[in-house]
Amino acid sequence: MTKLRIAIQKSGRLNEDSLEILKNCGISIDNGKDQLKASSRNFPMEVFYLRNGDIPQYLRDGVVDIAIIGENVLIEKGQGIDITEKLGFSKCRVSLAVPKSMKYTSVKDFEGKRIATSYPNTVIAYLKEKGVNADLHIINGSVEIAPNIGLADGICDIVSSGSTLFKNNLKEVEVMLKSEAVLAVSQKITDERKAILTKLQFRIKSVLQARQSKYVLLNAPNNKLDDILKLLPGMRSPTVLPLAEEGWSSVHTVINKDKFWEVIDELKQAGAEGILVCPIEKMVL
Ligand SMILES: Nc1ncnc2c1ncn2[C@@H]1O[C@H](COP(=O)(O)OP(=O)(O)OP(=O)(O)O)[C@@H](O)[C@H]1O
Ligand SMILES: O=P(O)(O)OC[C@H]1O[C@H](OP(=O)(O)OP(=O)(O)O)[C@H](O)[C@@H]1O
Ligand SMILES: [Mg+2]
Repeated sequence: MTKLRIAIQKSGRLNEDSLEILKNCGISIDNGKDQLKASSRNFPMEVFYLRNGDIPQYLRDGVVDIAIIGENVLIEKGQGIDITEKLGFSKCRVSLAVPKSMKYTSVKDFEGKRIATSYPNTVIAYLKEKGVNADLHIINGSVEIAPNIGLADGICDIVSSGSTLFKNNLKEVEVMLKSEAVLAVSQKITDERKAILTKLQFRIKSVLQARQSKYVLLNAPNNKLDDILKLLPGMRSPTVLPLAEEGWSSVHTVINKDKFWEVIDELKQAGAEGILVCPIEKMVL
């Protein structure tokens, strides 16, 4: 039987969320500890556990068909690999940073300076576009320490909360790109495997939509229904059902999880009571 071959990070920041999204898609993986390859019991899929940094090469070679990987890694070394879906987790940026004490005015301040980084191609492309020449010092980890030990004048690395920069007395001065986990596809994927990928994409979309949304139920006095309904954008339109108590209705709708907090006070003021907010498992539009 033909199987779709997916690469996910063996261990690290993407591993857990990658397995979780497959699980939410209803894909069960027989996962022995320390296995480098596993199969799904209920979906035509084989999972390869690989280093994040090695995945672009595997995709290019067509050794795997798809992968869950940080967009930043694809930008660094993923030429000729397509992105089909942004997955909404592992959000970060790739930035240039300098010691807090340095007076910084523009990217031109990097002219002739030494920059430590694990993302040389990204830095070179960015500085070239800005017409700046700098020396790169390529290291694989603990990049933020480089200026403190005299190895570099500045760095380029991943920033999320900014606490690693803060702890190392650095300040972020240029955001070069924003990244999140994505579903990447090899250009060598066969039509047969593409058909399996289409099924997976459908499931992933349903899971991501559901993660963005909440199911809201509330009670409303009938004479306030119009005002309350105006506050609620539904998938099509809210469902309104009569309550056992005369003069009251139950309103059901789906709402963006972030929008909900914006309207909750207005809903209460408009007369809504007994508001329930429930997670949605899958959402097919
Ligand atoms: N602090 C962070 N916050 C959010 N996302 C991050 C953060 N650090 C890294 N990421 C994202 O997670 C991905 C994996 O990071 P991680 O540090 O686990 O792996 P790695 O050491 O770069 O790769 P490898 O698997 O090759 O060892 C990064 O490529 C990036 O997209
Ligand atoms: O802005 P922050 O929230 O502090 O996150 C940024 C840090 O996170 C990543 O390192 P990670 O913890 O993955 O360690 P690693 O260098 O061993 O990969 C990245 O390389 C930064 O050092
Ligand atoms: Mg890391």
